Amino acid sequence: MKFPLTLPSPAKLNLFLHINGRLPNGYHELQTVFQFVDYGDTMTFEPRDDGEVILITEFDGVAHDDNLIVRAARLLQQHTGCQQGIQISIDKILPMGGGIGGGSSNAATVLLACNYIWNTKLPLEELAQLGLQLGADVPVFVHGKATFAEGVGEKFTDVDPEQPWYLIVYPSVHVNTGTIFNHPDLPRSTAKLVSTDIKPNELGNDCQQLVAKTYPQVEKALRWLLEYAPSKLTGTGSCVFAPFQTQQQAHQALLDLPEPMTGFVAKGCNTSPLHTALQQQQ
Ligand SMILES: C[C@@](CO)(OP(=O)(O)O)[C@H](O)COP(=O)(O)OP(=O)(O)OC[C@H]1O[C@@H](n2ccc(N)nc2=O)[C@H](O)[C@@H]1O
Ligand SMILES: Nc1ncnc2c1ncn2[C@@H]1O[C@H](COP(=O)(O)OP(=O)(O)O)[C@@H](O)[C@H]1O
Repeated sequence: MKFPLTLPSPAKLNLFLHINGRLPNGYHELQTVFQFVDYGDTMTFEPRDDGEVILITEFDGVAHDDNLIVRAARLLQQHTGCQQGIQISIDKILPMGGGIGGGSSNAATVLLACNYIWNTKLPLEELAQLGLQLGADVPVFVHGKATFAEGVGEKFTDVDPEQPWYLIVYPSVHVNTGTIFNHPDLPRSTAKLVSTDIKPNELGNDCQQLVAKTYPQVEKALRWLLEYAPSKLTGTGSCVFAPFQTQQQAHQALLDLPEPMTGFVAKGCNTSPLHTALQQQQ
């Protein structure tokens, strides 16, 4: 093994998102298709002999010990009794609170990287189960395959949707997932799909209307993107995305993007770039 080990921490999209009900613990039952994109943060890892978990990169507004990166490494240490430590740095390019799962992806990259470096040998399913303690989206990033997810997002049936080029727009506003899920106006009773043989393009995001109403910046981004291609909110937002036939068409639209919105072009991937990179290591 060569150090530092560098691995990607990709973003995800929810190609559609239905809310089917609310559980007694307040969490929501969802149906969604997750797909990865070939764009995200880059993380580097070096083992430490002293058992310490150290994140060198500073985050605005997230204390070191609260960072999902640090929490994920400590959780794996506790779960396995591993005495080794890790030093981590990150080139953070994914916007926080954008519905593209940056924090959850970082946590999953840490779980897989540390499991490999420390040789703790937990199977993916056990790592995914462990990751659920950190956030509802962590298991899908550990799982690493495009999937139809149910429950609170942890029951998976893998699917193979088209892998187009996307333009993903960040409306420069942070949406708090909890605020949207606790809002009285959120629709919560979409009928459950009984088959996974679906066309995600034809299905919507149940959070979209409420998020667009609550955050005018999101509404503006959706209106702008709709001029180019069918557009949708991912997760609880704030990012919106649209598929394009070619990379060039997506780039062309990005050139017209009005400030303060920012955006990026990325390709849909049915295998996470993290898993592809780890396979090349092993
Ligand atoms: C709905 C999704 C779809 O991808 O939205 P995004 O966060 O990606 O936008 C996710 O599953 C979100 O996952 P994640 O962002 O990890 O959420 P968590 O930290 O676990 O939960 C934040 C809060 O959202 C609410 N929550 C979350 C997930 C869920 N299935 N039902 C909920 O009601 C709860 O109030 C919870 O306290
Ligand atoms: N490593 C991390 N990267 C991003 N956010 C983090 C991280 N650790 C903790 N957080 C917290 O998690 C929140 C949600 O982040 P993120 O996963 O990027 O958004 P979303 O779930 O909307 O895609 C952030 O606002 C931040 O407070």
